[in-house]
Amino acid sequence: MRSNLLCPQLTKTMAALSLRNVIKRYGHGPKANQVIHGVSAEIADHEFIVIVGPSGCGKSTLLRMVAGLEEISAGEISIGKRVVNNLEPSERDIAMVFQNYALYPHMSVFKNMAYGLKIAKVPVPEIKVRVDKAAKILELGHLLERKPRELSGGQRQRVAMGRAIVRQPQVFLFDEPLSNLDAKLRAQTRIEIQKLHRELGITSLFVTHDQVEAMTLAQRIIVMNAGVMDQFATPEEVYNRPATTFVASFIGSPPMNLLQHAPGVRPGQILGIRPEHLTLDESGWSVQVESVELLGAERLVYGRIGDEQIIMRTDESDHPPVAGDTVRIAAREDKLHWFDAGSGKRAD
Ligand SMILES: Nc1ncnc2c1ncn2[C@@H]1O[C@H](COP(=O)(O)OP(=O)(O)OP(=O)(O)O)[C@@H](O)[C@H]1O
Repeated sequence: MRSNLLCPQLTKTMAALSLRNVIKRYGHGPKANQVIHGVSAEIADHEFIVIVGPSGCGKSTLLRMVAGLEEISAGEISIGKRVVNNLEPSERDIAMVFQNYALYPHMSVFKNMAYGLKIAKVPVPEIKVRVDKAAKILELGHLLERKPRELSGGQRQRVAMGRAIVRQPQVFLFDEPLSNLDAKLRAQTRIEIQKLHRELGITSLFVTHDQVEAMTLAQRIIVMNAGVMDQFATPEEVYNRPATTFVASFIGSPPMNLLQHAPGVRPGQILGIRPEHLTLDESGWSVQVESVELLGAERLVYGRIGDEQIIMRTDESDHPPVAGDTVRIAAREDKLHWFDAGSGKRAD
């Protein structure tokens, strides 16, 4: 195990997290609605995992089952060596950070961070040591006497994280903790969370619908699609070798082009090409340009090949295409992705 030189008081044995064929149904009998369809994932000790997917795909449900806030309909969840299916949230040795950080308004920052420990009857001197250490890591030391209303949104979110840290959990669970912050604060807090993970190394599960958050924070990403885990891989792998057309179109902005009728694509196949892997090329496909967006150094060219839309990202600035042009576009041969049109699964 990695030792922690910075804050020995905040570390202890951490844990791997294991999901085995986890299923969730809401309701019973014929009216039951299955929303998680057998998810299995082995998460190593110290790993930072992001669960990403669109609204309603089951991200929060999965996290809440790990936390013990939702019952598991079938399958098994272990934290460390313990199967936790039937343990109460308080017995699971996890700490959760939510989107709405729900601080106690009448308590100081110190008391907010100390509250859980006080309830757990941790001795007062130890509470002080733990809170001071957490405050130091989160740069909250000078704010300990303030009330939540005297803090910025980002500072409040850091207090919420502090409250989780002082508990010294085996696993951190984050449920969209950044979604109430503005873009700049989100970026800053992302960096703080990365720093926190480097310093404490606590196994973490982080839920978001934001692919940028997923790509920048995760050591590995779980991409959820309608209750199914479509891919569990590093950010590079998810981007460079998406396992399904869903992953291909969810990760990356603008999304990967998915073509079924372009020349060279056989029935039953889907050809995937990222917009940055298309170039103007006299030997390429003929594309009618519909609109062009200038992004600064680059342009996004929106066009059509027959009835299919195609997006190209280009830094061509001498003779950039304009709406109404017909241009020829080719893809980099080594950057093609092939999918099965029936299953949507990667086929190369
Ligand atoms: N208590 C419940 N009873 C019945 N169905 C539920 C319940 N909670 C969630 N669901 C359903 O389960 C599915 C997954 O919901 P969940 O909240 O996990 O999605 P999510 O990916 O976290 O979405 P979001 O990003 O919008 O929070 C949805 O179809 C939702 O309607």
